[in-house]
Order: sequence, then structure tokens, then C-alpha cells
Amino acid sequence: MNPLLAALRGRLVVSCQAYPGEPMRDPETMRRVAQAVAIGGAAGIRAQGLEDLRLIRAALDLPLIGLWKDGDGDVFITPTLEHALAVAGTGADVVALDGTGRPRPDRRTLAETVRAVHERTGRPVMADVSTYEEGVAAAEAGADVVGTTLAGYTPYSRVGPGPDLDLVARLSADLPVPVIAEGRIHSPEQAAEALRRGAHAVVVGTAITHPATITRWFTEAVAQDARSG
Ligand SMILES: CC(=O)N[C@H](C=O)[C@@H](O)[C@H](O)[C@H](O)COP(=O)(O)O
Repeated sequence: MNPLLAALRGRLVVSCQAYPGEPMRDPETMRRVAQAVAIGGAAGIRAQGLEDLRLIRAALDLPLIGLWKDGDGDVFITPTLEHALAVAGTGADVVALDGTGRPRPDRRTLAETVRAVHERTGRPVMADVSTYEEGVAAAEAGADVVGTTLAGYTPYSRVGPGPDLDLVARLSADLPVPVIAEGRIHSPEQAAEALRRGAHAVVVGTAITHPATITRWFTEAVAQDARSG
């Protein structure tokens, strides 16, 4: 296994992302968020966007999983080889990309994309998938690590309120590559459970780095309580 991926075994990676139009959608702000989660003990950072990645790379030595969300199609996480090469160019250690079987905007297959990233950058590839079958196919396509990132985010994958830990367990048991649990992990207990279910590492984003959503959890609970009281 790639030594950098090996170093993440049993550890927490924190995803530091803000969304278009939000007040925190600012590379300098995300750099500071990444520095803050490093103080809390994050073993790695996952981040989005070329400038965010450059600033975080310059500020922190932690393993950095990079992606570039772009376009308005179904495939939006590092959708093309050009996006993947640009992510690698920021100094990110791992290139995360859409690992589903859906057509990519540049018409390359996942296997072609992974091979080109390996040949041209030497960086490992994290394939973000939504189903068991996609995880198996992504490992066969050469992905170095598979993430459950897109479970519940494709029209054909399971949608539940919480993380798909059954998917994490099945992929972790069957794949020859490490599996990262990612997506809707909202509590320390769920993060620990994902590791117990076999995940190599766990990525948490929203519950740590997205104050608008965290605040909404609280405001809704308070409103609910006020209604029932
Ligand atoms: C589906 C999609 O676009 N996921 C993105 C992938 O990078 C991010 O928006 C998520 O925040 C990240 O996966 C972490 O997940 P959560 O925020 O649920 O802990």
C-alpha cells in the first residue's frame, strides 16, 4: 500500500469545504479551518478547489486528499483527466475523483483516467463511489483507495439519513484496496463504528467544518422542543 495511505490507517481525515455562494467559500478561510482541525488531531485533510489546495498544502504537512468540483453535470467531483492533473499540480498527495460508472465529460473511462494520473503524476487515486458494484469496478480500474463518498448521492444508490455503514463493511471485506468511509458521518460514535466495520480511515466534513448545517441541526431541535413543550 502507498505509505501515505498506510499512515491514515485507523485515523480521521477532515474534509474542509464550503459551497458556492457561502460566506466561508474562500481559500484563505479554508486554510484556517484546515489548520484548526489539525490542532484537533486530524490525520489528514480533504479539500476542494485548486487555490484551497495550494494554500492548505503550503500551510500543513498532513496528507492532503484533493479534488476539484466543477461543472453542472452528474459527474462533478474532479470530472475529467485535466481536472485530476490540475489537482495533482497543487501538491495534493491523493487525487480524489468520481469513481462511479457514469460517463465522464471527457469520455475517458475511469481506468484510462486512473492510469493517466498514475503515469503523469505518480499520485494515488481515491475513487468516490456510491454502490458496492462501483467500488469493485473502481478497484479493478486501478484506484488505490475507494471512498463511499457518493452513497446516496446518485439516483440509484441508497438514501438514508445516516452513513451507509453496511456498504463500508461490504467493500472493506471484499476489496483488495483500502476503503475510506465518507459521507453523512455526523458523530464521533459513527466515525468509530465505521472503523470497527472495517474502514481503513474515516472522512468527516459537514459535522466538523460546516457551521451553517451544524447550526441548523441545533435550531431545528430547539424549534421541535418548543413545539412539543
Ligand atoms: C457528495 C459530495 O459532493 N461530497 C463531497 C465530497 O467531497 C463533500 O461535499 C462532502 O462534504 C464530503 O464528502 C464529506 O461528507 P460529509 O460532509 O457528509 O461528512
